[in-house]
This record gives sequence, C-alpha cells and structure tokens, in this order.
Amino acid sequence: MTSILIDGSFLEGGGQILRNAVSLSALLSKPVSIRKIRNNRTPPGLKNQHRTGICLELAATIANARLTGAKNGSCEIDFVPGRIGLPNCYHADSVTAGSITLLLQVSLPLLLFSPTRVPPSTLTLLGGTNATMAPQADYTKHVFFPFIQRHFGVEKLSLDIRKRGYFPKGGGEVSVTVIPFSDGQKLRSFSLMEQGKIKWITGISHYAGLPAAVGNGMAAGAKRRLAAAGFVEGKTPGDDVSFPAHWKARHDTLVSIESRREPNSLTVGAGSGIVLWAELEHGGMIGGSAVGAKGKEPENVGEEAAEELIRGFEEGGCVDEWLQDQIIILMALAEGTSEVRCGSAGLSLHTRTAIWLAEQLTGAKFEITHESDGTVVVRCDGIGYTATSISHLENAS
Ligand SMILES: Nc1ncnc2c1ncn2[C@@H]1O[C@H](COP(=O)(O)OP(=O)(O)OP(=O)(O)O)[C@@H](O)[C@H]1O
Repeated sequence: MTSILIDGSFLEGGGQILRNAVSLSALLSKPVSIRKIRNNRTPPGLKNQHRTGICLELAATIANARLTGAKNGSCEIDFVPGRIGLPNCYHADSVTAGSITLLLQVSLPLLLFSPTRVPPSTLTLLGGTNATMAPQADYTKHVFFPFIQRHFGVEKLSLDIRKRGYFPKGGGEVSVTVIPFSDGQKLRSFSLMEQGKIKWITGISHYAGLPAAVGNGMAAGAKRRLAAAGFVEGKTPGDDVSFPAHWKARHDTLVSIESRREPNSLTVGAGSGIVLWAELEHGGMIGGSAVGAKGKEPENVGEEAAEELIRGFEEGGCVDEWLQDQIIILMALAEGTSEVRCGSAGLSLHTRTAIWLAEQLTGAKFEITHESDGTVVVRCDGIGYTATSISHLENAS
C-alpha cells in the first residue's frame, strides 16, 4: 500500500503532528511517511523526548508496525502499521523528564480499539508527570479522561500517578488501565454548545522535596485569584460580597484545592505544580495549571493557574484551549456529528493542525463557525470508526 506523505512542518509543525499521524495510521491501517519533522524548531528533527516521547516505538509495538527513521535528529520517519495487538501490558520510558502524558496521547486511541475487551490493557509510563508545555498528569486524569468518558462514551479508563517526576530529573511513573471497546462499538458523537454555570472548581497543589509552604502557597494564591473573580472557597458568595448581580447567579461555585505533599520515597527530585479544573453545568470542562520553578513565588504559581482557568471560562467556551486540540482525533473517529463551542480566543494552532491532519487521514469533515458572540464552534462529521471496519476492508479486498 502506498504511504501517505505528511508534511511534519505544517502549521504548528511540532510533536503533535507525529503523535496524531501515527495513531491514525495505526487505527486506519494506512502507512504514513512523515517528512520535515519539527523543521521550524531548533534543532529540527526528533529529539529524545520525541523518539520515545511521541512513543513511536510504543505505537509500533501496539500496532505491530514497521518503523524506520526514528532516531534522534531524524527529520523523516516511515510507519507501516500491522494489526493492533490484543490487550496487553505495555511499558514505555521517556528516559528524561519528557512528558508521560504525551506518551499517552499516541497510544490511548490504539488501546481503546484493541481487538478484544478482556483483559484490559495496562500501560506503565515513566518520565515527567508534571512538565510544562504538556498536560500535567492530573490534568489528563481529572479533565481529559472524564471529558472523553462523558462525551465519547469511553467506559473504563483509569490513571494512577504512582510517583511524580519533575523536571529535570523525571523518574515519575504513571499506570493507565484501558478497557477496549467491545467488538463494533464506536465512539459517540456529542453536542456541547451551552457553557452554563461552573458547578465546582477543584484542584491539587502538589509538591515534593520542598517545604509545606510551597504547596500551601500555591493553593492560597489560586484561591485568592479565584475569590477575586467571585469563586469563593467552600461557600457561595452571599449578600456581603459585592459582586455585580449577574455574577451571583453565575458564581455560586464551591472551590476546593488540596495541598498534597508527595512522600520522599516516591519522588526522585524536588518540584511542584498546581492543577485546577472546573466542571460546567452542561458537561464542559475548563482547566488551569502551572508548574513551580526556582525563583517563582508559590503564590504566583497558584495565581497563574487560577488566571488560566478564569480566562478559559470568561472566553465563553465549553472546553479550554488544551482540550480543544486533544479531542479532535476522537471527534474524527466518532460516529455522527459532534459539535463543541470553543472560547473567543479562537482555535489554537494545535487545534487547527489536528483538524488538518484528521481530515487528511480519516476523510472526516470539520466545519468551523465564528459566532457573533466571538466564540468559535467546531463541528465534525466523524467516520464512525470501529476496530472491525479495517478487517472488513481487508476481507473485502
Ligand atoms: N498547560 C497545559 N495543559 C494541558 N495540556 C497542555 C498544556 N500545555 C500543552 N498541552 C497539550 O500538550 C500537547 C503539546 O503538543 P506539542 O506538539 O506542542 O508538544 P511537543 O511534542 O513537546 O512538541 P514540540 O515539537 O513543539 O516540542 C498539546 O496536545 C497541548 O494541548
């Protein structure tokens, strides 16, 4: 079968193109040749995090694929998928503090469509659990997983952070359990157009090898910023709080943020971070997060996370800027028309890249509508992928 040529430098031009291309290639049994990988980055080509981080090898293992070119610095890879294997125990190590959740992005869609349902697949991933420029593991667990369970009908999915791994040492460990779809089952489409009120805001302020003041400081900074926007810890704003009247209706929200110290025995290096998430009235989810760093005041780290969450909400969307790009691949695979309202900041470059790639590989059609209130609606006619679609195709040919 001829390979589909993918320009790895298009639009966002980063690791995300590789992850999505390899996932879709494996699911659809379409070989891909990716060229100009990370062409606009310095240095260009695969870096260690990408070689294992994008988990080309893991995807190749799960999909019994032939993978060539996956070396550090390489600007070209070829991926010729075989059949996705039976549920199994898989293992991958990003070697550095490279993000574990990016390892998961490429493999999760494959494991969801393993050919049998029992036993579940388990994935043990080593590396960074709370890195910058990637979902913190808590975000994947508390925002991405619940979202795809609720809206795409993914049933059993769990993520256990066994050890936290912070930059630069890494050493974190996450275990993910996936029960694949049963034979012929498809991802559901969904409609998420109304933002509604925030039902609650929850968060984890996590730290290891640092004083308790760090965890408490991040939580305090986040609560302070949230309170200034009308989200008050443990109670609803009453008459004593002078918010505009329409805010009272919108902001009757409980805030609860836990400060959690990781035991020394479970962490390799010191580090900290905070992840907040809000569940919206009609099933939307908005997250906000930040990672601690030397010289950064913990309170400011907490405020940064709260700021991101508030901004995400105020922009009027039902998903934050990160969920936006992470759900595109699933919208393309789902059966029927999915639609989701995104915030007034518009679609991120990652989202537009994911759409471009999904259209090329799956044939799903996306439509972007700019609404008069500034929000942007993404609609997709998904292909209704099933694990059996491919074997039917193969049998027919
Ligand atoms: N703060 C955040 N919270 C949740 N998700 C995030 C956050 N920051 C980034 N992400 C997600 O992480 C992914 C990052 O993809 P990207 O291709 O930029 O990573 P990469 O493989 O490290 O790429 P690069 O080649 O640019 O180094 C995206 O899916 C994005 O939604």
